[in-house]
Amino acid sequence: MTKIAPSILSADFSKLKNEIQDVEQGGADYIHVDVMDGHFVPNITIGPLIVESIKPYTGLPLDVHLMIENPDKYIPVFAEAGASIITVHQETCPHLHRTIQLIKSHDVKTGVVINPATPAEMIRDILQEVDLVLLMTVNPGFGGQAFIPEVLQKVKQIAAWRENRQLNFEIEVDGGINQKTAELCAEAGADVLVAGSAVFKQENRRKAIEEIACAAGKAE
Ligand SMILES: O=C(CO)[C@@H](O)[C@H](O)COP(=O)(O)O
Repeated sequence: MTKIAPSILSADFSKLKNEIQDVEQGGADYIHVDVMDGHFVPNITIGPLIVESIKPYTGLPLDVHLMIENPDKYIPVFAEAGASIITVHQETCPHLHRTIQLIKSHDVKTGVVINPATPAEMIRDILQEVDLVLLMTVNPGFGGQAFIPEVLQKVKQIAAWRENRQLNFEIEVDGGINQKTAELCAEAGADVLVAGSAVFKQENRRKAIEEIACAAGKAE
């Protein structure tokens, strides 16, 4: 069953607690938290204080995506704040293996992510160490962008490596996910779909989540 991870970047921040509880009751599997620093990506968003303040109000795993330079410096505070999964960009980690070990040392699940233009080969040799591989289907920085279909080939490639090497990380995709692209991603091998606008910009979040999950289910 494909999991749905609503991205709170598209939520109404003036009532974030209610927004999170709404998607939890609507059937979400993870709460996706986009952390941006204004350097690695051209936007500034959420810090550990927000993670800490939402943690008591949801039973769902907090899936924290660090779009920041020098992630090693901030992994301990995000772990302490309540992150369940911490995902770092290969592009920001010159010593990726060491960074993944740092996340593990905080008893948090580990994720690695690549941008649309980064080849899958860049993370091939770290796959045995991670719980989640995130493939960006837009250039990170903003919600509401158009899906980049060329990434589907990478989803297939990573899924094939996972099968050949008998690994069991989850494959997550993020950016421009809607009913149409959800089906394509699930077909290619994605297990977790991050959706911002397609969930939070809809009045009925349960219906939005069900429709995306149902579209993905057609491919299963
Ligand atoms: O990380 C990001 C953007 O950098 C995403 O998580 C977006 O928040 C997804 O938004 P939609 O494309 O689904 O509106």
